[in-house]
Amino acid sequence: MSSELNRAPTETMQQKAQSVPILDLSWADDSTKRPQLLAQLRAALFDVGFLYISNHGVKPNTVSKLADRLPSLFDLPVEEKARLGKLNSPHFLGYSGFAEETTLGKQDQREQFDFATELPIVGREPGSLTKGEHRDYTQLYWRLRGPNQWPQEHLLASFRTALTDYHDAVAELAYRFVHLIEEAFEIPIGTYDHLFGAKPRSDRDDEVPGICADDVGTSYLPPQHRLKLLRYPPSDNPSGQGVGAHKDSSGWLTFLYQHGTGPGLEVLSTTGVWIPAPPIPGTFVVNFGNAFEAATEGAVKATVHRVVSPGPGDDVRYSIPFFMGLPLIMTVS
Ligand SMILES: O=C(O)CCC(=O)C(=O)O
Ligand SMILES: [Fe+2]
Repeated sequence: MSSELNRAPTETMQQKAQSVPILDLSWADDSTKRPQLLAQLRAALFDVGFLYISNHGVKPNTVSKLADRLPSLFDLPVEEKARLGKLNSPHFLGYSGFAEETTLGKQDQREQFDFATELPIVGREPGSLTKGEHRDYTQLYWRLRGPNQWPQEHLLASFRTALTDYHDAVAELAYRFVHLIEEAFEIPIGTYDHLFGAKPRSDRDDEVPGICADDVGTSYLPPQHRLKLLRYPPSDNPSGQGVGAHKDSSGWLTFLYQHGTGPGLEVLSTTGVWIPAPPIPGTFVVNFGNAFEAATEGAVKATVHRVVSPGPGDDVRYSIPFFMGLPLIMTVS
């Protein structure tokens, strides 16, 4: 696959921002190509804020085992979907019905299941803090951590295994990709590891100034990554809002898998033009959340994007964004 979409050397910065580049991650393993990959990554980070990655190491079978189950997942009986309703979960995990969510005051024409890293509950009721405990687990945000609501195995065989394998494979890709970003930024590889459950930097010899451990001086809890499984049905309205223009607010980086061939995803360029980012087989789309923009002091933008609904007669669109989580107690400062 070509490393970048038609980029001639004479193009201006403005023209560059009109296309979403494709980066071939297998170049990371080739010492002659690695510098070029890092240069492409820097340009993608700073000029566009969106990119495709190919040869990313997630096995096609891991993706298809989950993606092929999406139609059956959304075809579960209404009673099962109601049982899995997000309102039943203090962790905001589970099913939300068609057009139950809004962006920019308009209904999003999509149906979704929210899943996350399977975790035990840590949140506590107010007033139940145990003496000597390091963290205040009565803070409301701790409620986000908890177990998923899984469809019953006899209604959707092997779904839990498929989702767990997909989660683990994309999480591993995400950690590798962050290392590549660190290299592109020319900061020590592993600078951000402590955010993802590795040893705090302050325990290491190669301490990086400005990066600290968490509030209690120990490592953060293992992260919670969140995934959405999305279904966008065809709409009679040619510019139907699948999901309205937004930046990804939760998470550090987003890895988006687009199933099928239909277009829909659009990215707002620096010049205010909507650029299509259609599915490309074998790729993920990568973009950056608000936290990443804050951490880079705005050098890397959390780029605005949206999904236009499929038109009448088009196929249903399915997609799976994976939002790489950050420690809940992290603050902008
Ligand atoms: O479905 C898509 O392709 C994108 C979804 C998205 O941007 C989101 O849920 O944040
Ligand atoms: Fe998004």
